[in-house]
Amino acid sequence: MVTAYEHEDLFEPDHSQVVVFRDVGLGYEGAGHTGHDPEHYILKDLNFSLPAGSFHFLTGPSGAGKTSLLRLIYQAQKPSVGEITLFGEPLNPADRKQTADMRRRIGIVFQDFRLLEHLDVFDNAALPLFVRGEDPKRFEADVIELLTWVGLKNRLHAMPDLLSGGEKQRLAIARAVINRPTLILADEPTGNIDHAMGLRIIRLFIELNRLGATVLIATHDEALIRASGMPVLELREGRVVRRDLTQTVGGAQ
Ligand SMILES: Nc1ncnc2c1ncn2[C@@H]1O[C@H](COP(=O)(O)OP(=O)(O)OP(=O)(O)O)[C@@H](O)[C@H]1O
Repeated sequence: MVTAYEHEDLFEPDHSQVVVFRDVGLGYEGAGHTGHDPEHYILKDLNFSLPAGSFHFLTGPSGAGKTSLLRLIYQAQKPSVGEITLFGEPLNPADRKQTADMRRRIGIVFQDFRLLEHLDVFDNAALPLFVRGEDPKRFEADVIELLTWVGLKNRLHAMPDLLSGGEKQRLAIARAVINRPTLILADEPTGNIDHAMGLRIIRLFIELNRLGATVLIATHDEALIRASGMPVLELREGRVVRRDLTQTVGGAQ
């Protein structure tokens, strides 16, 4: 007999886990196959969770599936099999309102920054607030405070093509967090910048984590991971081979 207790998780959203993957697999079409054949999956048998307030580096060799895993979380991609739960709710790609609501709670720092070249630093950082229809007069102080925090106070009106790689990266972080997301995803945020600037950027993410955000950062940079001492979620050939425990507000999970 199945008791209510055994199936409690089917009915009660579990808010202690921000991301849960259950038996998730992902295949892409190509090279003579449809992508539906599990033999060609590039992500396989993914079963893991990210507790609220956790911090992980997503590591693994090139092609292991790091970017694809992030794309599943921010719903740029549907899993071929399995179930993903975000913020306690199973994802339903057919539910556009749910997708939009979930995306609003996620801040993403893309590998290629995705800054708008015709907008200056201030406007790039403020863009998510404009999109949400906020009154620019009310948020000006917040945007300046955030740009000061990432070290861009003196570049408020510079255009993106005049920024260094590290400055672009910090602007991309400011834009990703201006809406105070509960989950922050970053794809190689320290690619193409030197170690010292990389560490500075990782410290920004660690600070955001201390303020309560759940953070997942894809990176190849072993030196940065060692220097920061933060936990790792490691992929190899599409499978999770390691998921370190992480210290959260509620304790180690
Ligand atoms: N849109 C796509 N169509 C077909 N195959 C894809 C697509 N995107 C990624 N792949 C393949 O999926 C595999 C995993 O790619 P992914 O970019 O997720 O890995 P990664 O670990 O992020 O790699 P890297 O560290 O080099 O960025 C690779 O073999 C890649 O070629």
